[in-house]
Amino acid sequence: MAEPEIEKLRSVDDHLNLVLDTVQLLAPMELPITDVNGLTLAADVVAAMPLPPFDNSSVDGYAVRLADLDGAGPDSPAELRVVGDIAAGSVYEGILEPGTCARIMTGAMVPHGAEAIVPLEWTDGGTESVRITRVPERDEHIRVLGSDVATGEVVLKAGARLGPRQIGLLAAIGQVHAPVHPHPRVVVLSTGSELVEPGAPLGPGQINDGNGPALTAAVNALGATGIRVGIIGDEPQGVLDAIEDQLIRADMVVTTGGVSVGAYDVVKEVLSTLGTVQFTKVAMQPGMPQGFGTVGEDRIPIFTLPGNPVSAYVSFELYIRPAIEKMMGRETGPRRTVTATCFGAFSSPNGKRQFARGVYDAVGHSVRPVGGHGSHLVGDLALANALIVVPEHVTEVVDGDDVEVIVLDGGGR
Ligand SMILES: Nc1nc2c(c(=O)[nH]1)N[C@H]1C(S)=C(S)[C@@H](COP(=O)(O)OP(=O)(O)OC[C@H]3O[C@@H](n4cnc5c(N)ncnc54)[C@H](O)[C@@H]3O)O[C@H]1N2
Ligand code: MOO
Repeated sequence: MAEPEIEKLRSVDDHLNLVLDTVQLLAPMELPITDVNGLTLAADVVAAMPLPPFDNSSVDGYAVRLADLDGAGPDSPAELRVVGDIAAGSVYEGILEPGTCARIMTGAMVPHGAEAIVPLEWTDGGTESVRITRVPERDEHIRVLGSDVATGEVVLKAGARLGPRQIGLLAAIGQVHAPVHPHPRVVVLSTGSELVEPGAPLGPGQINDGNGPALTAAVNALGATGIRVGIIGDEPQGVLDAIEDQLIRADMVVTTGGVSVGAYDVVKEVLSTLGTVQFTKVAMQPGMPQGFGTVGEDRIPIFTLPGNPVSAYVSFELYIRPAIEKMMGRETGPRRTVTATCFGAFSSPNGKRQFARGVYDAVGHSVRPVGGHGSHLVGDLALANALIVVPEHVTEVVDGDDVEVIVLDGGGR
């Protein structure tokens, strides 16, 4: 008997390429530095002031002139008159005269005439006069003006990812705003008349909307802004209106459900009329039915994901995550994998790339499959921390095989 013909499906790589060719880097804007965590800098930042902004002490001690300490040592301390007390934030007026010193605190401005700071530990701690038993080098314990950052220096380059350390630097140089590619606003809509808001009573045949909360969390975990609109039914005009209403505030729209071949697959029906959204079968499992294109005058990218929760989540990791990374100006591309030894056996469909759920052990470089193939298995999905990638031509994974694994949750892109 002849082999059944395998339906021609779009490859995972071709689908990702289409997505990445379509989505665009978001236009730069100036945002307050309190709102730029995780964002990408859109232009070089030049320091408008030096750091440190003035010579200051790195220790609690005494500001001294070196000539006064000639020959000082443990058995022959130098004795100096203490003429001032300089706290951080205060200034010593005048010049330090020969034979005198000033008590100085960490971060306080070094007085004119001082050439080094003697740490408290090298002295008897005197307040009227002080005995010093060790001589510092010139400039020792002085943090010199501009020695960290010079005025006019490029301190952060366009393309840098802003995190706590970079935001601290921006604040230190007095920058209130930063030019960044902003957070993509990703609107998440769940279609299906069987869906109920979690917590509300379930009628016969109804289920809780799991996809909306899951995908919104996935968007937020990337540093973009997830906007969960909630459940929209199965009525074509209602679905169309809901999508159009959201375009004003969306940089991307994500829907789940209604894209296979059923009589109520409304997303497919509605968006087919708008023209630019293609509905395809991608050679992957789960996540075969995929819709992608743009909607509205601003050509907002839209992903119409399959309703099955595992399919929707895996689709997010494979396509939406790289798309959001591109919009944010981050490095992007296919998900990276690591090689691991698979403890467990399972089958895989011929001609489709399978993304089996697994528990990855980074120390042992191994992975254990969890759950079965079913795209509804959210209990097992929640236990997983990795996707085991089984190539299209492989139909069996046997115990001890080396497999490629996408590490989820902070495993990098
Ligand atoms: N005759 C065929 N039937 C199906 C095919 C096919 O090729 N021929 N493909 C199957 C595959 S694969 C998938 S994946 C699903 C995709 O279906 P839809 O995207 O049309 O999604 P729905 O039918 O609306 O729902 C599927 C499934 O998921 C549940 N669901 C939907 N939304 C949610 C949500 N927000 N939270 C939790 N669960 C949700 C829904 O109740 C269904 O059980 O089609 C197969 N069928
Ligand atoms: O391709 Mo579907 O996403 O397996 O359930």
